[in-house]
Amino acid sequence: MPDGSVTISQLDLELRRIRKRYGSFTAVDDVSLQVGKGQFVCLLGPSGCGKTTTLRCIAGLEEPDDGDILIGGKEVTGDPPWKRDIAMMFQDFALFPHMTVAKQVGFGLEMLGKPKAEIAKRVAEVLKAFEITSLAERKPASLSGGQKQRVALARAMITEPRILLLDEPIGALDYSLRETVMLELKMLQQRSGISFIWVTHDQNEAFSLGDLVVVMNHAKIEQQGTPEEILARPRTPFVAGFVQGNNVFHGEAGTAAGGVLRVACPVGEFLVPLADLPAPAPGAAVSFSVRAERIADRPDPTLPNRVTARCTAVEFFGAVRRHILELADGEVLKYDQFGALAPRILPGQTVDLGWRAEDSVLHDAVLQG
Ligand SMILES: Nc1ncnc2c1ncn2[C@@H]1O[C@H](COP(=O)(O)OP(=O)(O)OP(=O)(O)O)[C@@H](O)[C@H]1O
Repeated sequence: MPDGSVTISQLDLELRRIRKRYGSFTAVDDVSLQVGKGQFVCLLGPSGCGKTTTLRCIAGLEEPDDGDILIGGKEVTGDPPWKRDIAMMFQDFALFPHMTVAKQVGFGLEMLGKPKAEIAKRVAEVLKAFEITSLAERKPASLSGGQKQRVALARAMITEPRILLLDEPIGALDYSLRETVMLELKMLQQRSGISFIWVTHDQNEAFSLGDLVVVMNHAKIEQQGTPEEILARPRTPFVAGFVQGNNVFHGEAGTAAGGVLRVACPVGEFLVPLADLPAPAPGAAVSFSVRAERIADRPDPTLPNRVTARCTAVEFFGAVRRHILELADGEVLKYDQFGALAPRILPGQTVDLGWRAEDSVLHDAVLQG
């Protein structure tokens, strides 16, 4: 499109106001999502927030009570899984125990009724592409976790679906393997042009892999955006609190002037830019966040946002020293210090900290319902 807008036919997936109930319990509530061609989408959120149920609705393993699902612009809401242009990969890989690797990988093509010779040719190609040719005659019980993962992926991708649905696909792998596997999967996804919808509760996975990250909580989407958008501008206190490294402050809106709001909190008054949000009514409950690395110790006297806090612990993350501090109202504040030469702050010490107005991010009061 010349103006850069996206038409429905350019979308691999569209969810329109999906709702799924189990009895009186709502597992997925009013979820809408648009996935462009070949996008890598991560559904991120705590356990029980509805990620897997959303994925199962897309797969056709659950039927939503309300809403529509479109794949490649075609309505598929009532269709069974095999009529949707999708494949699925589960955390436990769900390999067939008695089938050889070659047989498993060819299974999807067999189900589609493809001729034997064509299946054999494609299986050989895919085994080679996934570097598992030497495993062709082995059965799952004799494979390592990483090998099973490759087999499951090869089996899912051989039919070249429009969308691959992955439920915690690297959750069962050793921690040491995950980074390499993530990189491989990302490259594979980019080469294949297949959209990936990847469910995870691990924000490192979501932020390093996703073109689009969808943060869910209590059956709803709290925020969706690029990793950069979600890191830089969390829209709700939940998203800010869920993403590592944010400090969340709750307070009362004061006056707004020049696009900056005064917020009165138990530990002081702070200046917070309104950015694209309307000014809340004076006295309204509001919240904002500031990232741990945006805070400075021994702050310049001109910094408008200042607190005094007592250090309770120091953690080391490579080049970063994370300080856990206690504010006067008992709330926790995280402050990250970079560089080996920075003056040390020790547990028990009381320090002055501060940050610029523009490093505070106001949350959207409308979304806090
Ligand atoms: N078949 C079912 N019957 C009743 N409740 C269900 C059913 N399937 C899911 N739920 C409930 O729906 C909610 C959402 O479950 P879902 O599996 O989608 O969460 P999730 O975000 O994927 O969690 P996890 O990360 O733990 O897998 C949970 O409270 C779950 O107990």
